[in-house]
Amino acid sequence: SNPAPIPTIEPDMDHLPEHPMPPHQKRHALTIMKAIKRLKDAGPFLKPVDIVKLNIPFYYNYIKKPMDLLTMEKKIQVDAYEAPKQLVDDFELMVQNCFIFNGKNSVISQMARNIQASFEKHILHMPPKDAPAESTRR
Ligand SMILES: CN1C(=O)c2ccccc2Sc2cc(NC(=O)[C@@H]3CCCO3)ccc21
Repeated sequence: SNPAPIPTIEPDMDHLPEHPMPPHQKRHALTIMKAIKRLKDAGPFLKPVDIVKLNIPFYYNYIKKPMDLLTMEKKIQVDAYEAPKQLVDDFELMVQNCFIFNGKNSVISQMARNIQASFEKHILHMPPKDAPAESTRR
């Protein structure tokens, strides 16, 4: 009966991690997001779900932690992630939100699965945290 208010917007600039992802991982993470945003199925995920445009005032009654590709990119840029795992978890959150609200067999959920498959291929090439610097490698 009452539409839930929009959840707190991320990234939370007042609670950034003390030890964020190192620069070589941050750079790769940004490269991945740029590649995902170019995919044909990425369109609906490029920005936060717009409950006014989509006329879904009760969206936040079902989806307590909204997530999208722009929010993920902003979180990378402001060093809100401590490790690539947290980026993977946010991508999964975005996909699960879609499954919950639209149903796993919906067209939009197939699109979410498609871009997640591409994301998982890219994340395989993420360098390890303590990648040896060029100069010290044997
Ligand atoms: C992920 N997702 C949804 O999960 C969603 C939620 C409710 C109803 C439909 C959908 S499919 C969808 C469509 C858009 N489309 C748009 O934002 C634009 C603007 C309004 C119509 O197209 C954005 C997000 C989205």
